[in-house]
Amino acid sequence: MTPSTETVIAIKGLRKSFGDLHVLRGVDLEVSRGENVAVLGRSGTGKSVLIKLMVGLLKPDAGSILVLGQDVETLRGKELDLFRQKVGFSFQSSALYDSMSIRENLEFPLVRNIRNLSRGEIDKAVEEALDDVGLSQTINQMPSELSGGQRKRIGIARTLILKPEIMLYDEPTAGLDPITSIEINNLINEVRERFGATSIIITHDLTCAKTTGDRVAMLLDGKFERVGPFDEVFADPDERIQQFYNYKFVN
Ligand SMILES: Nc1ncnc2c1ncn2[C@@H]1O[C@H](COP(=O)(O)OP(=O)(O)OP(=O)(O)O)[C@@H](O)[C@H]1O
Repeated sequence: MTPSTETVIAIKGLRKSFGDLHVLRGVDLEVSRGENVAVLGRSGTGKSVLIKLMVGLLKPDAGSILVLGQDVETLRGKELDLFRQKVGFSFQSSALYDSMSIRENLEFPLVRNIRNLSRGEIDKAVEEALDDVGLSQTINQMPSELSGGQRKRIGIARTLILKPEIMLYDEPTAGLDPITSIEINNLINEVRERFGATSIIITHDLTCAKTTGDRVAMLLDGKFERVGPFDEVFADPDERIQQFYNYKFVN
């Protein structure tokens, strides 16, 4: 799918500090509808802080974040709830409830966010979401019975069930073997193809960034210093970029 020219995420001059720790120091980024942008940066550079700012879990010190035309900072109550249905957040840990079956885990966001759904509608949505990630057979299992890769897929299904326009993936391949990582990367691309979703993929994994990102945005010293196609960004001789690249293959 070719991304459209409609801007669905517009971040300008975004700053966030915690005391003396200046994490984001003027972040700018525009993302088009249907585009996948992979955000790369070393540990502690502020990638998760950026996602939390985008969904209103943290407040910026300065700058603006427009998502789907809405100023995230001003959203409250019902407006914020509706906004969070349109912007799905897939956590690093998959965040499944261990005491609930896969079916119950998937029902949870539906029942919490959308009132008055019939039993039949809930069942259909759960079955569809599981089918979307190729795990229909796990419906009655418990999270502890699934592999790490399967749990990640269920985490993605649980986000997809609300049919979000924007997907935010936090380290989708963390802790997975290379083959399972490729399956998750493919799933991220399928989500875009099938639902036209716009995605931000936070990752340390260069293969993930290269496979899923139409563009990569490299967070360096609190700013997106380089944003563009993977090969262009990594062709840059800047030592900080080359160190990141080499570091990945040494380890
Ligand atoms: N609520 C908070 N209060 C104080 N400091 C925070 C808070 N949230 C994040 N930080 C600090 O901000 C910095 C950036 O954190 P963040 O979690 O965004 O890093 P990251 O780039 O996602 O790292 P990783 O790749 O390791 O997950 C860290 O030094 C962290 O300790």
